[in-house]
Amino acid sequence: MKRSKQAKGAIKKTRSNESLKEKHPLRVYCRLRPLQSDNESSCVTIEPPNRLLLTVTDGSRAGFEKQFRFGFKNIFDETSTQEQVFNETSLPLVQNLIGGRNGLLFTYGVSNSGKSFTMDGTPENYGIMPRSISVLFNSINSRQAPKYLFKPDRMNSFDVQPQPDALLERQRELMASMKNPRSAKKRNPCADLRGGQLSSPKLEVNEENVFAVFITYIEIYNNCVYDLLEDNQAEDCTRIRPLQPKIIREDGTKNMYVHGVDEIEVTTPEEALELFYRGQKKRRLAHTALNTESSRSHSVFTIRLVQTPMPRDVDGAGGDKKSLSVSQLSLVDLAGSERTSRAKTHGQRLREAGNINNSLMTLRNCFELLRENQLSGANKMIPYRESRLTHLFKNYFDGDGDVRMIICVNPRADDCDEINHVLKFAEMSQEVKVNRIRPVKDVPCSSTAKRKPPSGESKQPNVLVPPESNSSNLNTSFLVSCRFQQPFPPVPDFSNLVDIGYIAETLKILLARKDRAKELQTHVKSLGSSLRVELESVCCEASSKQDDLKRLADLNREKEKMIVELQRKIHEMDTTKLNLKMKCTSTEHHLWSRENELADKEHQLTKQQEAREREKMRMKDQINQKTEKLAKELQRQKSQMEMELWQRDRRLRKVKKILDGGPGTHFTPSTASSETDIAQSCEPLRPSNRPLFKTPSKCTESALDLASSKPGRGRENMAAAAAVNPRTYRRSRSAGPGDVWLDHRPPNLPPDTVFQPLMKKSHPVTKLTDIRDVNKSSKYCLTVLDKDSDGDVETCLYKGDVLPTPSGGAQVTFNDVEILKQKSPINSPPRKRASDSNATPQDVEDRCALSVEGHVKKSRR
Ligand SMILES: Nc1ncnc2c1ncn2[C@@H]1O[C@H](COP(=O)(O)OP(=O)(O)OP(=O)(O)O)[C@@H](O)[C@H]1O
Repeated sequence: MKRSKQAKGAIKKTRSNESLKEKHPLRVYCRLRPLQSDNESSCVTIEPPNRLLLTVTDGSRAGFEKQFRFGFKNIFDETSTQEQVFNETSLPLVQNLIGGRNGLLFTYGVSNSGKSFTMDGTPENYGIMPRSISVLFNSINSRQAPKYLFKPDRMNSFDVQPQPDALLERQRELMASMKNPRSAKKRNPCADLRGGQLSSPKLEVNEENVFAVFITYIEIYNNCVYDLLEDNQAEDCTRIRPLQPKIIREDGTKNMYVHGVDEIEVTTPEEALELFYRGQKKRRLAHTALNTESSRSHSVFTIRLVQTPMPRDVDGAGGDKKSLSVSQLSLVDLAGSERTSRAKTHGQRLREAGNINNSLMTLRNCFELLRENQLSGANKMIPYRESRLTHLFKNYFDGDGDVRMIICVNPRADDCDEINHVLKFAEMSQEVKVNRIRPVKDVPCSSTAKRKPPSGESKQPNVLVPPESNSSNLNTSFLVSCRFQQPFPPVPDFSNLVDIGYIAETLKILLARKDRAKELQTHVKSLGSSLRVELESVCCEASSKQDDLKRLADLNREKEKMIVELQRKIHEMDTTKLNLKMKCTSTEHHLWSRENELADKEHQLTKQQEAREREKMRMKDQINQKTEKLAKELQRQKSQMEMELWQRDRRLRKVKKILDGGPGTHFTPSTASSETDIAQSCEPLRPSNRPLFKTPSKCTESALDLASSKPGRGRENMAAAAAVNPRTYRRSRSAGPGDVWLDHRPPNLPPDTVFQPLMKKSHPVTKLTDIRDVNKSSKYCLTVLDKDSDGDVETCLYKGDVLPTPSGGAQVTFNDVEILKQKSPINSPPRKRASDSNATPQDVEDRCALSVEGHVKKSRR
């Protein structure tokens, strides 16, 4: 019978080891929660057996829809019970736990999707965690080790305590509960699993082992780890101290654990649930727009199972640390991912949401990289350390234990976008293979145990320890008697009184024994005194060690304070970093919008410039056209004027001919034919580009030449030069008597020969030496003498006012011109009386035009 059991165990072990070498994909389940009201519509449909169809609408009026399909290990619809979910997802993990294998189960989803409901449930409808505890205790109930036999060594492992120490601790606990009976009564009613009538299956356990259950409960809040079971009541019991952040460490076997958390041993499921509710009170929950009790942290409830083969000796000796097997099941209720716009979070809640989303993002990144490494054989570094969540479960993802995930979905159509993200992540996670590189530590098998408890004993919870009375009632005299080597003689037959020798012999033995007893007593006494001395020295040493310990504890406390302070600073810096990131993003956004504006403006400017260029071109064209038109018009007028001039010139020649009195020459009214003839004959003489006026100096010279030319020369010469007739000399009438004049005339202008103004007070311009003379003058007169081709003399007097300038100089404003044209007596026709009957009206007009005197133009500038 025994042998067959051993064989069975061996087969089981080989099979499990074989299965451990395989790679298992991460098992992902999906659970849909019921809709909260009839007004809500669902965006998911289950396509049996295990596919989920998600319909995403884009929210626009057009109602554009997209459909996505996701496959899972199993899908629990809205009607699924907590028991169904537990049996499928977690029961195998509890079985593994009892079999000595680690397990990790976490719920993931959007806020208000039912994660906490699935993991913890309610007192009316227990979730995975209470059910796991119930099944565990139901299974190991008869195989529990006495409490305090195993003690956490605070380095993620356990020590085996000596029986007396464990007994002492039990007694202390008993005394404390007796002293304070209220604490026992203050139990949370929700923790009463039997009241909830939870029916739990009983799993197979190794009958040769004993078990102890330890609980830890932590939360990861704002990327800091807090122990929810820490006693944070101040010593005076009046106030609550804030929880201190803990650090994550690696133990001797490279397993990650939270250092310094309270690991509390529980012997009943109620105790375990009590701890859960105790921790739950400290957990950070808050009201958001999505959930009235939204988890603001990731919670990790860990059940640790310690098992060891039953000790060989009656008194419990033989329990060895090396023979311990520790397995754990971590149940993680992740905080929900949430869009802050939808959860309507601000301030502290917003910061929490940021941290939650960051840690979930790191989890996502880790899974993605793990998958990439596994698919491509790459060896990229997985950023476990970026978040406490992934850092703590690094070992699971690296292959130590079974990992399962339940995706919780609230199938509201409003959440479809976020659900899509979650489901995509879940589908991707299924491709991650949890590679069990380290074989699961074998559960110690007690095949070597010599003693098997009697069948009736299995009903008792404490199977490891014999009844305390057994050890405490050990009779020392009996022990002492065991050391007498000389046995009593066989008991004689007392009916035969002849055997007196027996009495003597017995007496002798008794005396010897008495001596021996005395001897032993002395020996014991001496041993006792030496033991006392030794004990005293040990006590001394212990007290000094205790002092050392105290000192070290103080030091440790200070260090821990420092660590806390540093963590706080890191936390602050993280927050600052986050804020800066947000600022940076908003600034970038601002910059981007400004750049866009600038580009718009530049575009507008370019357009305007182009329009202006086009307008300019159009105007240029117009100007060119007008210029051309004007030039043509000018040209036309010029030619017309030239024609008029030429005609006048021709008429003059005709007159000249008449005056010359050549034979047969007489003035006839012009006819078309005779005019043409004269025009033809005079054509070579027609002036081309002849200036109307010469510069004053030139004019003056030519006038002087004329003046100096002597009479009596040939008629031809006289006709060519202008003649000044001193008799026709006229005075200008316009020189006011009271004005001081600046007289500007050609230097060698002969006096009394030309038309000159009479200036009483004048300064000749050529003799000016002082600027004050200019400033004293009020009038200016420029005299210009000119002659034309016919020898006529034209005298122009340009008059103006002398005005002072702001810089102290003077300027002239011309306002009058007097012109005298004196016809050459040589070229002039003989004077005709008005009664001359031969004079034609045309002739009179011509003559009048040739002798003009007076104010031609009066202009003011
Ligand atoms: N399957 C379900 N059946 C009935 N009620 C459910 C179910 N799932 C969730 N609920 C209810 O929905 C509400 C919100 O659920 P829960 O608090 O578990 O969401 P959560 O995902 O944990 O949210 P958060 O991430 O914000 O903490 C609770 O009142 C819960 O009782």
